[in-house]
Amino acid sequence: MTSELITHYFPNLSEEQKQQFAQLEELYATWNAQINVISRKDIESLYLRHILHSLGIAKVISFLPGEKVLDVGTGGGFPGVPLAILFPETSFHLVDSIGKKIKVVKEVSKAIGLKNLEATHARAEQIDDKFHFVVSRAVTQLKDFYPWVKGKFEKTSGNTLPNGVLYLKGGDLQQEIAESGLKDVTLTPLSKYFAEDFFDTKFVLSFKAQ
Ligand SMILES: C[S@@+](CC[C@H](N)C(=O)[O-])C[C@H]1O[C@@H](n2cnc3c(N)ncnc32)[C@H](O)[C@@H]1O
Repeated sequence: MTSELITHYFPNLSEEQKQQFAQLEELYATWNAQINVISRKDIESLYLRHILHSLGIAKVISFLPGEKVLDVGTGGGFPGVPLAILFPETSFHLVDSIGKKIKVVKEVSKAIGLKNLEATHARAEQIDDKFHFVVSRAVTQLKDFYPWVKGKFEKTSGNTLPNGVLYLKGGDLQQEIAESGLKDVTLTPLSKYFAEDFFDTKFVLSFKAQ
């Protein structure tokens, strides 16, 4: 699977964005050989299981120029790196509690010339800044996750969606949502946007800051 998969589902990419996506294959292969940020099995399906999957969030929301987005527990840069390529006028702050993963994110970001991405080795709870949106994939249960970011939202945004969280999440979501006590959580199936039943984690879970 190549970066043409991304162009297929996002046909309006600029030449620069196409180049940036195309560069990721070699960059991740090289870095992953030194610092394991993606499982060996998954690196072969980087464009499908990591990049396209991350961009599922972009089917639910279009981030606006000037908006600030926090990616909590980004690991090797997912969903933050693909989203930063897709929305070059939006600022992305990627955090992870494991320093070597952030090193890979910084190197990949530098190599493809991303100007709108900052990566920090920290626990999400330690980040002292405000954001319009929080994104994440596969980090922890909602009831534990939301308290980390609850106090980090800007009050206003011009976006059609209210400020809040967009989380690529698997597991028993109904039970997890009930246990979290969060209100008005929307589950958007990725199969609505991507023809095949591609992913293990099949939903974007979204809710406004509360
Ligand atoms: C399963 S990995 C997912 C990585 C990435 N989001 C992805 O989908 O490929 C979970 C990541 O969350 C990070 N993490 C866990 N708790 C965290 C916290 N409180 N703050 C920042 N990162 C955290 C871990 O270090 C790990 O890299």
